[in-house]
Amino acid sequence: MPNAIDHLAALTGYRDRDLLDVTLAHALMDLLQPCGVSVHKLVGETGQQRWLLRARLDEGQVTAVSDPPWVAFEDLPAKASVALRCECIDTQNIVVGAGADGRTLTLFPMLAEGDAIGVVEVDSAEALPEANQRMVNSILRIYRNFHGLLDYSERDTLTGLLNRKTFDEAFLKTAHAQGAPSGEGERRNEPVRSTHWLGVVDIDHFKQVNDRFGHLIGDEVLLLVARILRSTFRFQDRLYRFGGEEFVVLLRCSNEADAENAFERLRLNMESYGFPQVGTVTASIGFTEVLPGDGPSAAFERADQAVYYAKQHGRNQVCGHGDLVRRGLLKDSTKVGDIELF
Ligand SMILES: Nc1nc2c(ncn2[C@@H]2O[C@H](COP(=O)(O)OP(=O)(O)OP(=O)(O)O)[C@@H](O)[C@H]2O)c(=O)[nH]1
Repeated sequence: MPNAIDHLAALTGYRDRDLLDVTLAHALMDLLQPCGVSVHKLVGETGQQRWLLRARLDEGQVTAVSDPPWVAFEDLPAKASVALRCECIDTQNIVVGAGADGRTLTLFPMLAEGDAIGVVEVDSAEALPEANQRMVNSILRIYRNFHGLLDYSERDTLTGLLNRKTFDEAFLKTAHAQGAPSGEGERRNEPVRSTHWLGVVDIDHFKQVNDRFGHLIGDEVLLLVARILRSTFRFQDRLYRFGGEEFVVLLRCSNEADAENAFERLRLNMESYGFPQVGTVTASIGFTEVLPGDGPSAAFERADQAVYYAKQHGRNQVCGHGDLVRRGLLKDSTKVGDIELF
């Protein structure tokens, strides 16, 4: 069946997760010739999850549609509001239900390491024959294996956050997207220039944690900090562990005050968390705006200078590079167009 093999080759040919979901939708459209295929992923913390549309293709449509990267979390449908998807994901089984205009919806769970992370919905005039259901399940198994390989190469093994290797590419995509309308502007029909912000988060006196409590407890602190990062920021924000006790956040928000508030929220969440055995652990945070044409190393360097300033002035605080420059406390080292790598 060369057609299926071609699709599998296409599916495993990309390292970009967005393209992977779009390719999956195209493959199923071609192989099953249904009225439509859509790929939905669950986003958000357990208990508050919502559905994000990753790719939808309808009959005769060439380009897949998806929710935009800046969609507001609250605007997405809540998990429980889509009963068939909920049943599919909770039972981790194929679910067949009634679609629009007498058509049939067949839902397949997308699994990753034993968890259901999303649902593929096939909208067809007739019920899908069993052979086709088996074929979809086989393709989803390959998708899952490939996803696992991507995770293995792109994620930090201790915390599950993205690793440093993937940062440059994501950063350049982000800097390129500067100026796209933000979600808030879109809702009010008045585009607001969106900005991205890069924050460097460095745990304070982490060496003392290791020295006093041992490396295993040190590792547990790193894991819990990663969890606090995930619960503090939005699902679209990108979270990295750069190694050691240094974390990096790439977030999208409309102005400096909002970025500062987000990082301050992180600082407070850390300060108020009771780390088992260790007690209180704090972090020093530096952040900077991602400028159009910015390079990853230049932006990182600015945020790192702000962290250094925070460390030198008492730790457990958030410092913005722009603010420090305006107040004459740091020299303006803005280097637009720097494309050198770390
Ligand atoms: N447990 C654990 N420790 C790590 C890991 N990676 C780096 N470290 C430790 O992190 C510590 C970093 O120490 P320093 O760079 O001196 O920084 P610090 O003690 O946090 O001091 P300040 O940053 O100045 O507040 C070192 O003791 C490293 O051994 C890891 O994966 N697990």
